[in-house]
Amino acid sequence: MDPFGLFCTGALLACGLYWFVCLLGPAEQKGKRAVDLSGGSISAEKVQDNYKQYWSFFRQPKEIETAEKVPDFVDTFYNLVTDIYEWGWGQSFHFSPSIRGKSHRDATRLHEEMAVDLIEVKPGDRVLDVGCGVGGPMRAIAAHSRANVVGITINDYQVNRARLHNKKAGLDSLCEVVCGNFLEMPFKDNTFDGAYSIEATCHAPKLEEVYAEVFRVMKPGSLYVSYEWVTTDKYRGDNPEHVEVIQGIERGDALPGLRNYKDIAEVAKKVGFEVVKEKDLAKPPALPWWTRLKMGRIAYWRNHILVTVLAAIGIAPKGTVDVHEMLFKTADYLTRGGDSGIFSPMHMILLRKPQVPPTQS
Ligand SMILES: C=C(CC[C@@H](C)[C@H]1CC[C@H]2C3=CC[C@H]4[C@H](C)[C@@H](O)CC[C@]4(C)[C@H]3CC[C@]12C)C(C)C
Ligand SMILES: C[S@@+](CC[C@H](N)C(=O)[O-])C[C@H]1O[C@@H](n2cnc3c(N)ncnc32)[C@H](O)[C@@H]1O
Repeated sequence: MDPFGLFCTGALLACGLYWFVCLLGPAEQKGKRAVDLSGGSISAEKVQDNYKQYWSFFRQPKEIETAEKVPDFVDTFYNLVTDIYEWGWGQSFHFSPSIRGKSHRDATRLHEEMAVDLIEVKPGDRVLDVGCGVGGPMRAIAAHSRANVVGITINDYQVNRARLHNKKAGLDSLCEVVCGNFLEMPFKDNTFDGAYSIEATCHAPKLEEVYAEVFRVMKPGSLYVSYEWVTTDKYRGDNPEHVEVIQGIERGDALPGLRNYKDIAEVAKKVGFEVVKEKDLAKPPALPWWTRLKMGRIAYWRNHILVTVLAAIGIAPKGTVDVHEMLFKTADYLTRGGDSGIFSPMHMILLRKPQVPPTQS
């Protein structure tokens, strides 16, 4: 080949590589790039060991039953997955029903705005985001309602990401992020004008513990809405395929055990809430929430090649390939859960803390 041909081929290959590694794939315009994937607060050389540690929890179900260990295990999980989530999904770590003619981004935002509309907060009110991730919902909700949102997450890497995003979005005066356990929140009693949780309380080993904490910090008369991960009325515990799908979802999403939809209102009433409304937002006429997962399959393969190459040349931590593979499999279990209708990630419950506490009998 003559020197000019060689130069052109080389330039083309370099551009192709740059496009594949740096530009391809980010879910949001200013999202994570593949070359920035890390193990959150875990140092690169410890990612693989932490992944093995995470996985070994599921080989010892008794460990999962030890409720005190769950927040640490969830924290490890989010160190491992946060960058991959941001890179491949965006800043909102949840699902939403598809909406004809709207992008995933718009459908996600509308699902978040619905939460804050349900709790009827006013501009300037103080609202709690229980399990806030990197703050995608928090920013949409603050911008929509002009309320002050305080988010809490167990994972300090997410706290830093969320604060960075809040600043970039110019919403840091409305959004505050705290690192802490939602089972023992560092907030005073009766101080929030409303609260919401989006696909987060499923990580609590006992739902009553997190609901009781939310109840404690809310002002009397205020509202709390939660989008819960549940098994539906179609789930049969004696059907091996159902059990396989639900266990697959639990393992790939750091869940100490999925609850049935019937248990949610019972627990809420037990801690003192009044149930205002309850509805599975995944049920028709809503369009499937899992089509986005299905549509992404080709991109997951491309991502897998990319992660494998980046780990092999030492840019991404070694364990990233295992974590990515786990998510790949999880996407399939979630899709099967959606297709069969045995699982919903958006069982909505709207609760009120009574003005007068119920009398003890
Ligand atoms: C509420 C929770 C998280 C829900 C979702 C945000 C995530 C559940 C499964 C995740 C993903 C699966 C496949 C990944 C893919 C292989 C990769 O290439 C790009 C990222 C994924 C699409 C990733 C993105 C986030 C999820 C959809 C739980 C934890 C309670
Ligand atoms: C699936 S993410 C959802 C995040 C956010 N609600 C969103 O939709 O983008 C679940 C969140 O719950 C948080 N979480 C789980 N267990 C927690 C605990 N015990 N205390 C505080 N946060 C917790 C995780 O750190 C994570 O931020």
